Amino acid sequence: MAVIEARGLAKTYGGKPAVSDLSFEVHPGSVTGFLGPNGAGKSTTMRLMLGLDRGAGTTTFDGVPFTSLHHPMRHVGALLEAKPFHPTRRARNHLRMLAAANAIPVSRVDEVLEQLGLASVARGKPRTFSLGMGQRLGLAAALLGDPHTLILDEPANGLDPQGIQWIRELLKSFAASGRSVFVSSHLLSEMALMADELVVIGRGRLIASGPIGDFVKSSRHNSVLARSPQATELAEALRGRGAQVEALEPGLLSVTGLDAAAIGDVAFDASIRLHELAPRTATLEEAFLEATEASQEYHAVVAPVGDDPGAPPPAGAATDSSTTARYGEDQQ
Ligand SMILES: Nc1ncnc2c1ncn2[C@@H]1O[C@H](COP(=O)(O)OP(=O)(O)OP(=O)(O)O)[C@@H](O)[C@H]1O
Repeated sequence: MAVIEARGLAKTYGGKPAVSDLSFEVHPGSVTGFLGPNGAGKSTTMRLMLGLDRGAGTTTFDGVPFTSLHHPMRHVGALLEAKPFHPTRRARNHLRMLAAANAIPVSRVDEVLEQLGLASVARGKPRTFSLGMGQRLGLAAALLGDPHTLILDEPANGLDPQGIQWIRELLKSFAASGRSVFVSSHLLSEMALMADELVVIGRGRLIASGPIGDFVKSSRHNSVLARSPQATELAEALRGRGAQVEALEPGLLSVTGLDAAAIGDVAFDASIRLHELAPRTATLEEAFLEATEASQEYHAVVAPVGDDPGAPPPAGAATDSSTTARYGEDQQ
């Protein structure tokens, strides 16, 4: 049962750190989501874990580095880039070659082709494949050795909604059988549905790791809506107990820093009538945006819709008349 231990991973490109002193663990029986803004260092980390990039630090799979594993595909299945195959080698032959190199029975090739919905194009050449079909072939290769660990970089990239749902169920059942999944994705709603644990990075450094529930609970977007005909008095009493209170509309408060039970008690003690108490849990997206706010490398600047198309663009904005987003490095 593979515990992945990454210790002190680091990599610089041209003197600029891409990953810095990054350590985390991935536990069997769980899907661990790997999150970070664009350029945070997720792909670099995954390559370092598999010894595909030179850098500092170690990663072990049940105590063994990937490069020391005998027949690695039978231990760790990886999908790190879209279309990791020769464009003209037929899909089935590509998998047969990988199977032979890793002492995997050839019967497994047809099994994974079937499992990934690629049986009908087994004799097709990958250069004719769509992005999603290429991604399925990459996943077929990752699953070929029936490994106990999966490391997947954006596996849902290019998949249609059925494909995305399918991969979610696949990864959940893979983990439920006691195996380990480490998966990056920008699809936070998907991540919220499938991940048990998270590793969150920004600018190559660890921001948070642990159960997804704890990460979401730590967000300041967790709040309680309190409706009262005595909202002003209630707000004052709650502030006196250290809560942050925002008046959303007459008679309706958004409260953070106290849970619903505590708010009810404060109201009771002050003889304030309450008409409604509704806890609101932060979304993973809210918690993620909050946690990575300070470590976003690329910011999009979006001009408001309806801007005068003839007006000069704001300083630093894209000049292409059809494009309103700019990706630029900030100066932090
Ligand atoms: N081959 C390379 N040469 C130079 N710089 C690189 C190279 N690969 C990555 N980088 C830089 O390292 C940093 C981390 O990149 P990486 O691709 O690991 O981030 P990421 O989190 O996977 O991003 P994304 O979410 O956009 O895929 C970025 O600043 C990137 O520009």
